[in-house]
Amino acid sequence: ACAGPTVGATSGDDAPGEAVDWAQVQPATEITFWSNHPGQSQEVEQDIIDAFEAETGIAVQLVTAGANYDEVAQRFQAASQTDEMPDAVIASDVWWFRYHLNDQIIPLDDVLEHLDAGADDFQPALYSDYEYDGQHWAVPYARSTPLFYYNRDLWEAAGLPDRGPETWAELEEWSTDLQAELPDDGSALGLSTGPSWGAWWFENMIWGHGGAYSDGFDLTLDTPESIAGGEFLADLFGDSGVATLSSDDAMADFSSGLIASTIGSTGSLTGALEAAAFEVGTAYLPDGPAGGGTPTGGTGVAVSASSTPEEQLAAAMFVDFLTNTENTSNYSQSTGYMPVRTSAVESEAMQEIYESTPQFRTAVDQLADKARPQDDARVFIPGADALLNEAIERIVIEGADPAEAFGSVAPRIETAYTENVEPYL
Ligand SMILES: O=P(O)(O)OC[C@H](O)CO
Repeated sequence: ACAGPTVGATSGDDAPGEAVDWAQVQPATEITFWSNHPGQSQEVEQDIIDAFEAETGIAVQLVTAGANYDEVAQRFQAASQTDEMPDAVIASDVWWFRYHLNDQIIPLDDVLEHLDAGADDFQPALYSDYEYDGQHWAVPYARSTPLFYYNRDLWEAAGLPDRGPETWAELEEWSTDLQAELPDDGSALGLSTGPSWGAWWFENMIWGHGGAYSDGFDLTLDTPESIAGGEFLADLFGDSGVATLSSDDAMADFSSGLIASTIGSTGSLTGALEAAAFEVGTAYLPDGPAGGGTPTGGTGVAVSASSTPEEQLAAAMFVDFLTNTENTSNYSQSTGYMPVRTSAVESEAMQEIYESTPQFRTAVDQLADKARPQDDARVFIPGADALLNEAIERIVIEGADPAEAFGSVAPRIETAYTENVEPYL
């Protein structure tokens, strides 16, 4: 979970939507939802939309607003001065708070209460991620933890136990046996980097060495523990020979058998199970010498502040429907993302899935056993995720010294905080 920042008393905003008496509002008959269809979910999103229209008579236009969270966010921000705004929009872990700072979204507590949406049934660790100033600014939708994916057939051929490594050191021990079973250009572990990605999985490694990106909003990239995390990363791709960087998509390299293991979103699970010609194993992320921890991630859905109250009410009805017990279960089964409601995790439908395909359960269990709130610097400082990824790529691709790589991005993250966050807290 990445619970909202705790500094500052109020945002100083009269957030749009707060004063609306929802009982006096009639929902609009047509709204727009901007999505990047996380986990290849366009079809299931459209199915849920069709069911919503059949039940309410409200038409939802599903717009592919980008190929990933960053593209949707850039389009949403660029559209703020136009009349092309959506009514409901994808709001990922590293973007929702910026939407709030920019007054682009409304708090949802009142309208969800008016709708009797049962917000207390959202998994608390997932719903609290969107809380700031005592209000929730999105509902959880396509929510994930990173998983350790491994090729069970290769594992067996290498004589390894059918489980993920408990520690990164154990994976290094296993890598020689794995390498013997792989193609010449293969590797025991393959990873991808990029915005909204590299700085997510690296949280596990920096935490595993006792470090962190930040303590609150104070950057801690220069502590010995954080630098040790960077040095572990450098060694993983360097002298240890364990890992290689996938040029495009590590999940594709995993499915093709080029790499024996990877870190992927649980939202990639259904795709991986369908694509692989081998048995796919899923496990918690390995621990480092100082322990472990997994970030949660993925996206929520927010309601646009620029929409009329009628459109906002219809959008809130839609996000309630999109994330109700039945639909979050359907969405989870179609993608691998976690059900966002406790009632869905406990439902007969999901329990049957967990019994027949236990890989679906790994992220839910990991959430309970190992989740840790994301570092504020990554999720609440605009642009910091991309800068942290830049440092990670310099270490992995250029072989840059970790202390130097972290030091090169830290001042820019501090400036982003001073200019774009601090004045609004
Ligand atoms: O790929 P997802 O949807 O699991 O999201 C991963 C990260 O949270 C994005 O910042």
